[in-house]
Amino acid sequence: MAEPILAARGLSKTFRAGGALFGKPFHAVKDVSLAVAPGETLSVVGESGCGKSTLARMLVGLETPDEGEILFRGAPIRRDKALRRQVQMVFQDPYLSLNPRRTVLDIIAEPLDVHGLAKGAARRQRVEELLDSVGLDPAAATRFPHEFSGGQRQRIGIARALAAEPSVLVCDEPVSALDVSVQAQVVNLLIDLQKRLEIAIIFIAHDLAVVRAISSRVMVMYLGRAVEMGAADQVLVTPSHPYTVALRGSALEPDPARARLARGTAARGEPPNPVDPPPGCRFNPRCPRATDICRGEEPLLTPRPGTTAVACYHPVGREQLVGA
Ligand SMILES: Nc1ncnc2c1ncn2[C@@H]1O[C@H](COP(=O)(O)OP(=O)(O)OP(=O)(O)O)[C@@H](O)[C@H]1O
Repeated sequence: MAEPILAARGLSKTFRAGGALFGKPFHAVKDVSLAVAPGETLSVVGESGCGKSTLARMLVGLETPDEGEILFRGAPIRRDKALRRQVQMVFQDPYLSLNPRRTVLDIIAEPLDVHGLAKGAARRQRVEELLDSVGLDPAAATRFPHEFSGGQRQRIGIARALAAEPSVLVCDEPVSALDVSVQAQVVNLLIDLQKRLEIAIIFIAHDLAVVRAISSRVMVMYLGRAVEMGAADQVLVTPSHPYTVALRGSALEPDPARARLARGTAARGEPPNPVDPPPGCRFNPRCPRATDICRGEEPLLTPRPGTTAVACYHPVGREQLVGA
């Protein structure tokens, strides 16, 4: 991998259950490390509640980690405005994330104003360039968010994130609130922008089918932990963690053997509850491959030459899939 532009080491975040002052503390994110290089997309996938958004919010400085550190070009990132400008976020819901009372011009120019990047005619010109770069008519600058469709609003959100000329975009489920028909258009826009601008993208999603087109590498999270990480083709096509196989199964699975294993895995146990994780491997109550060691000790994410890093005592190999 090329020199990372953004890296995280051992990030953890604890919340209290239900957000209550005396609620039971639990790990929303536990000991997660990652790195992303310019021009690369790292996708983070997993079911709702596994900690993806909390991880994203820590990476952009909206949430403070309890443990671990975030490095930008190898140096610890602080709440420093100039550095923070380099890591921008695209939010999930383009209906909620754009202020309805402000024009598109003022929404997109906000980072220009905050960072003092352009004023007057130059400010207007830059916003028009940004609108053009996300496939919108520059004349849209005078209009308000409610005049646009969901896909167009997400393009406005992307233009706003790009206004600060970031090196890294953290996209938190940027297409999951959109109609399926426009999801691919927004993903293609991000791919195109990434090629043109050489930015690094961290792409959060719960749907493996969506990440296929955009990912260089994929990290799979389960109950706050990274359970599998590797090249996109390996994680998405020949996954090793039984949980990744199950996640793939919820998308259309063409391979009958994998489909059987995925169905067997997905059907087991209760949906995960991060407040009360099981002892040992957090996935063990739902895993058809679990043995005593899985119920007793938590496996660590372990790199394996030539394939994905996986936190599993019994990773799935090709031979098992064939016989599954
Ligand atoms: N501010 C908070 N206070 C208390 N609990 C929180 C807070 N933010 C998140 N959580 C909890 O932390 C866990 C992880 O949430 P997070 O939003 O990071 O997951 P996610 O994978 O992004 O899920 P989703 O796709 O539903 O957004 C969840 O159980 C959630 O309820």
